Parts: sequence; C-alpha cells; structure tokens
Amino acid sequence: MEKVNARKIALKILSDIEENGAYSNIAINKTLKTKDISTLDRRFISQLVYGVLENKLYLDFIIKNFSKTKIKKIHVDILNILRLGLYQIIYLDKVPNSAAVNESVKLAKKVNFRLAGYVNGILRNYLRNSNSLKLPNFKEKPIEFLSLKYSHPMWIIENWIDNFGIEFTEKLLKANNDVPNLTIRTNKLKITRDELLNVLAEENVKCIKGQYVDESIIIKNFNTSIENLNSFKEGLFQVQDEASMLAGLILNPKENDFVIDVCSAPGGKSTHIAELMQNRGKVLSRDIHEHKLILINQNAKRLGISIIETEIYDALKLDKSLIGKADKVLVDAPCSGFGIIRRKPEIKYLKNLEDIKKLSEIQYKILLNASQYVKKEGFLVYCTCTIQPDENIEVINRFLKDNDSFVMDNVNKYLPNSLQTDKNYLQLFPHLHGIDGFFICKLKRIK
Ligand SMILES: C[S@@+](CC[C@H](N)C(=O)[O-])C[C@H]1O[C@@H](n2cnc3c(N)ncnc32)[C@H](O)[C@@H]1O
Repeated sequence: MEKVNARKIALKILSDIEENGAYSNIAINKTLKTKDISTLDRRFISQLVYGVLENKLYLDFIIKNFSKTKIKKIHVDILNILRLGLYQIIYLDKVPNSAAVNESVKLAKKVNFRLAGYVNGILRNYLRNSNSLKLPNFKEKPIEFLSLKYSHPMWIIENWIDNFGIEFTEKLLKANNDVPNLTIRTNKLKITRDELLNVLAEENVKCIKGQYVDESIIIKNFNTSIENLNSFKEGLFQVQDEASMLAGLILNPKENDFVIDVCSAPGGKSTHIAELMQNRGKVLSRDIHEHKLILINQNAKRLGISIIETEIYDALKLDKSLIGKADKVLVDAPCSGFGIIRRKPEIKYLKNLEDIKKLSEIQYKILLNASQYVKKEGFLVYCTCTIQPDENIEVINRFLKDNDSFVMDNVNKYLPNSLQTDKNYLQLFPHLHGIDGFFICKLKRIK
C-alpha cells in the first residue's frame, strides 16, 4: 500500500467542497474508493473533513482573531490548512500539537512557500493565547454564542428557537455535530436480517440490529468502502437510514400495486417499495436528473428488482396520462436537507431563508401534481429529510385546505411503539430519535 498523506487528501476534499460545491459524503466516498488507503487513514481523512465542516464557524472565529488578513482574502487552500490545523489542535487529543502545526506548515509550503510562515504564526499564536479567546456571553447574546459554539449560521438558530424553543435547539445543534450511524436495509427478496447479520460477520463487519425497522442493520466501525463487500455486490442490502426506511413502510405498498415515485433518485425508497411488493406489480420511478436515474437502475439490478421502470420527468409538470391511475404515490421532495446535517455538514452554510421559501413553493406544486395520480381510496405519502415546519406540515396544511378529496391517514399504525406520535404525521429529529431528521405524512384520497 502506497504511503498516503491523509491531511493532503482531506485538504483536497475540503477545497473541492468549498470551490466546486461538492457534497462531503460524495466527495469523500469518491476519493476513498479510487485510492488504496488503510483503514486508519480512511478514518482520519473522514474525521478531518467532517470535523472542519462541522466546526467551520468556530474555527473561522479563531482565524479572524489571529489573522491580520481578512478571511475572504485568504487563499482557499491556506484557509483550509489553517482550519485543519486548528481542528487537530482543539479536537483531536491523539494528534500532538507540534505535529498539527508542522504538518500544516508542510502543506502550506506546497501551496505557496511564502505563506508557510503565516500559517505557522497563526497556529502558534493560538497555542500561546487560546485562553484569551472568549465566546460571546450566552445570556447577553445567546444566538451568537450558539452559532459559534456549534457552528450553525445565526439565521438557522433564530429560526429553530422560534419553532422549537431554545433548549430543544441547543440539543439539536449538538446532535448535528455527532457522527451518524451507517445503516443498511436488508434486501428481504434475497435474505433475512438474521442471515445477513451472519454473512456480514463472516466478512468481518461488526454490526447490530437497527432500532426501529425490522430490515435495518447498523454497521459499527467500518471504514473501507462498503461497495467492496461481496454481500453488497450480491445485492443483499442497500445503504439507507432508518428514517428513510420508515417512508416505505408508511406507504405500505402491496403486491401488484402500481406505485409512482415522483422524485426517486438514487432509488433508496423505490427499491425498498419494490422489495415490500415482493417484486410484483409496478413502480414508476421518475426524476428530473437523467444521470441520477442510472443509479436507480444500477441499484435495482444489483438488488434483483425487475418491476422498477425509470423515467426522466419534471414533477412540476402535470402528466395527464397518469391522472387517477396509481394505487400509491410517493413524494420524497427536494428540500433544505436540514435533517441530515450530520451527513452533509456543509449544507448548513449553503441555504438561506429565501431558499426555504422557494423550496416550500416547489414542494407544494409537486405535491399538488402528484396527488392527481392517486386513485380513489389510494394513498399519497409526502416526506422530506428536513425539520423545517414550512417545508413539512405547513405544505401539508396548505394542500389539505385546498383539496377536500384527501384526508390525513394516521401514521401510528405503521410505526413501532417507540415511535408512536400524538400527531397524525411523523417528525423525526436526530437528538430525539438517533436517526436522520425526517418528516413523513400519509394522505388518503376519499373522493
Ligand atoms: C430527496 S431526493 C430523493 C431521494 C430518493 N427518493 C431516495 O430515496 O433515494 C429528491 C430528488 O428529487 C429530484 N428532483 C428535484 N426536483 C425535481 C423535479 N422538479 N422533478 C422531479 N424530480 C426532482 C432530485 O433530483 C432528487 O433526486
């Protein structure tokens, strides 16, 4: 195995995210898949990338304090080298401070020899004077304090305090910086969960049963690419969080149903739905992005599913040929993604309140079109991986106000005891449920 420089790889991934808008999970997987990297280095690279993204506002607060050059004027690689160095100093006990500084200086020399001294100066200055750095006082400036402590933009914190209260918000902010579980869904067309647990044990994968869903398995301490496992190649499972699996279970598709999934790529839910239907009937899986439809076909093939038909289609346009045709329709709408900040920490810095407003308009229009495809007595499930009420229950309330042919179908009958809710719909939060933040609501067409 060739010697790799984990910090250099982490730097490249961070700059790719910052400059090219890459998603962290995809950028990390892509890099780790193509390189022969030891388990230890994989873990270190992921830790560095996620650590910097999770704590970016706090790290930048420190840099602002010790740098004469304004943050915006610092070369992106040098800024990320500073963030990486500070992250190691503050959060990684196993990395000696001297190593964090020296390795950062070495990296800086490769970017621009003259800036190595600048990097060295800031990191050493922080080490000497870290005690002088104080966060704003919580009582006087709670939003600024929380924003820096947990590195979330102030507008999100204000919004969450308005919606959920301050104590709830702080717990949510803390959970958003935790490492999420890697969870997989047993492909029950091919294997039972118990059998899969044995197969994975033989492949030296440590795992336990999931918390809520019968087909779920949580993988522990796994740092090589999951796609290299034979069990994956043979289609015995699909990577999917339990929150997403619950959407399929709440839709509750039956054998020989006709199901339409209007925003379906990369096919996590479509393939689950097809499995729940015993691969009998039809799932029409649509998406606006053609390149993403390929992923659905690849997943379906690997999982041994033949009832999924993929089609490029803009869900904002009504397809008259499908009106009243489907037994069940799924709208897994494009959303802010604020339920999965643990998986993609960069998204908290990318969206603003205006984006949320625009998204809720799109979500409402997609829901309105999709509702027309549902047969009488058929069902419509609307879900998102966000916790914003304006993208979730407010979209549903607006829809129900305008459409008296639908009523809410209580989700409790599809849920385990530990997820029973006093609402008709399900809103999951990472700090309360230990899985992704997710919203799921089921509607029934009554006329
Ligand atoms: C939340 S993701 C779907 C995830 C998928 N259901 C799964 O479980 O794997 C939302 C999807 O909506 C798609 N999308 C966004 N706008 C769309 C539109 N106007 N019409 C159809 N699909 C759209 C995106 O390309 C994205 O794949």
